[in-house]
Amino acid sequence: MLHVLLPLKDLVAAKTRLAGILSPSERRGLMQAMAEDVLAVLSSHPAADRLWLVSDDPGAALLAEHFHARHLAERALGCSGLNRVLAAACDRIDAGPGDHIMVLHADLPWLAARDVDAALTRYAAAGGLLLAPDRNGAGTNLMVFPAASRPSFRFGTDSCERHRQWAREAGVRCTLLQRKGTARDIDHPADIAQLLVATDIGDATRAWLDQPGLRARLTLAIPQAGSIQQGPAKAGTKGGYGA
Ligand SMILES: Nc1nc2c(ncn2[C@@H]2O[C@H](COP(=O)(O)OP(=O)(O)OP(=O)(O)O)[C@@H](O)[C@H]2O)c(=O)[nH]1
Ligand SMILES: O=C(O)[C@H](O)COP(=O)(O)O
Repeated sequence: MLHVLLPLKDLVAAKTRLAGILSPSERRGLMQAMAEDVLAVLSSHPAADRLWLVSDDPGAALLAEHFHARHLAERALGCSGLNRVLAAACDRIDAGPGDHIMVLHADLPWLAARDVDAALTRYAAAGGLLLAPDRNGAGTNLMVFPAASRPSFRFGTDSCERHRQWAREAGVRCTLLQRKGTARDIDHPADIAQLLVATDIGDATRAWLDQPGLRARLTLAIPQAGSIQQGPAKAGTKGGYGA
């Protein structure tokens, strides 16, 4: 059985690195839209046997219900910080020894069923720990592992290398998956510039972008918009992810 864990920060605190170009309610709306798109892909994917939304957001229970996911409240786990919360969630979901766990982020508006297929095919062939890095190869946007061999979560700065380091230390084979759908997360204004010209993103994120006046305002506000920056996004300040 495959358990899929989607952590979602309280939406009022989401996407702080976009605070220079988006109002608090816009950031909330964007994060909610991206989460809906990722949940839509997962909830209709035949391999995702059990979908878990791990979140303390006040709307999380309803969101989970809408997408036939189970809701795991962070406060019920007795810890905080993404790394500790994910570890506690993995313990809480009652995965069997032969089960597998996928953890992925909710800010992946390009994610499609074929990306999930690719991740699972690669994982089925290689076993161990599968990691899908972000576009810079620095962050980890998706991971798959056996429930019986849970990695030490090291989200935060350079998490991809730190997850690889865990695998080396544990003697676990580690495979990297590079795909647009898993690599393109939304953290910085330059990522929004790519979103503005995208034709292949999820419906909810596209609807969010299509709010009256928003595209025009963002095109003016983001230096890269108009001359699309395909390269790495600038580094920014990340929140606390816990140990
Ligand atoms: N449940 C839970 N999810 C988290 C937490 N921190 C981050 N996440 C989720 O993990 C994923 C990756 O987080 P980030 O890309 O850093 O998103 P963010 O924290 O909204 O962005 P910034 O505020 O700009 O750092 C997203 O799905 C977040 O909602 C946390 O403490 N608890
Ligand atoms: O690897 C990480 O720490 C997560 O992917 C979050 O990174 P990000 O905030 O840069 O997306």
